[in-house]
Amino acid sequence: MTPGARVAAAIAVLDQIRDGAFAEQALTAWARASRFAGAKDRAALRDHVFDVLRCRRSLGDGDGRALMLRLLQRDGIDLSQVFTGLGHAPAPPSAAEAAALAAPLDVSDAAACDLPDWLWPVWQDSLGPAAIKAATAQQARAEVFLRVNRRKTDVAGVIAALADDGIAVEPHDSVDLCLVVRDNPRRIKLSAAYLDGRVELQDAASQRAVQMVPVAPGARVLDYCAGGGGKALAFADRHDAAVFAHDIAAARMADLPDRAARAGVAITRLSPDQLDRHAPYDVVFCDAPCSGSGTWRRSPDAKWRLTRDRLDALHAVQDEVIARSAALVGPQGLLAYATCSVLQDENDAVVARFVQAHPGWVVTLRDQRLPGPDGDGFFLTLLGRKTRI
Ligand SMILES: C[S@@+](CC[C@H](N)C(=O)[O-])C[C@H]1O[C@@H](n2cnc3c(N)ncnc32)[C@H](O)[C@@H]1O
Repeated sequence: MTPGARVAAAIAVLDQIRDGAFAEQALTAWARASRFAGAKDRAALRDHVFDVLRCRRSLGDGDGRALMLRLLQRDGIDLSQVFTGLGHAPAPPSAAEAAALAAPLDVSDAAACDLPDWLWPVWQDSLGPAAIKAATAQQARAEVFLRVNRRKTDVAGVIAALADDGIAVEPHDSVDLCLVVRDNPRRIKLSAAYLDGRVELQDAASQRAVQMVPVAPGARVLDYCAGGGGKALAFADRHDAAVFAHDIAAARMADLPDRAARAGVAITRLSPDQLDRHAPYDVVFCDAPCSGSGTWRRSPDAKWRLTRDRLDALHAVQDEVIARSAALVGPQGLLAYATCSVLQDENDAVVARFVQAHPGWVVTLRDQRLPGPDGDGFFLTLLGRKTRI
């Protein structure tokens, strides 16, 4: 596909998203209907769509065509080379579009930070002086990070193996066994090191959070909201522990046996009715469902879909999962409450309500990371029973 044809496809997909389609679904549907497109075309389309979604408001928030015109103009691309009207390329800008592109956009703080108006005061209350920095960090693409599986390799060995597959990586500045991918991230899933479980894709903030949880040899660790099982895998790679994974939506853990086999670790999946039978656990990691507000660089669609009602509904689920997780922790055990959100309502407020309702528990550690070059936004609190301390 020509650059113009890729932009035309992005315009069509963005219009579907504007009409209510989910970004991932619209991209998948486009790929299914466009068998002529190769991997590079699909990747370029995805980049266009996600680049727009991260900055939808600050680009003027119009239809797909207006947004793509603004995006390419912002990125210094010569519009006359792309909007040619030739072949499958979009038509050249009309006089009205050219005038609109020449006029500066009048944007509020919320729009400049690419957040919905209702969220901006909530965001400021949560982040204070870091509000603008954290919001604007999410206007750019996220780095790709790998976790080195110490059961199978070491950092130097895997850097060399990845280089053989044309993938350049560097050790993360502050997270042990974490690599930052500098070149060719799309080759990772085809690389020998990934396919034989020497590395796993995982954001640096998630890796850091797992590393902050003390786990004694032989401990029993439950990943209570396991999803795909990324945290469970990280615990199992790192510790000689019995690791269990549970998720209310069991289908989300469907790939976990294959991932565990690739990593060379054992993880026991538990259905809700098996949780109590295996209790108590020495560590329960509760990676609660949340707005994902620390990860909106990777899923910018979610930023625009979040509503006040949805956020309120999440608080109720968060209250429930932290309480249920705590009930599964043994007398000397640890509860870890985590979210990939930067909003206080989903983090400190949930923990404060929990501690107030369960005065036997006390916070022993609190860590909040903001999105940036070192990783996504992430919140972690460790709690123990007062009788333990
Ligand atoms: C933030 S995601 C987990 C991400 C996962 N830990 C990872 O590292 O990839 C939250 C998960 O909580 C699950 N969940 C939602 N409500 C739950 C509940 N009441 N009990 C257990 N899991 C729940 C969701 O299905 C979702 O997979």
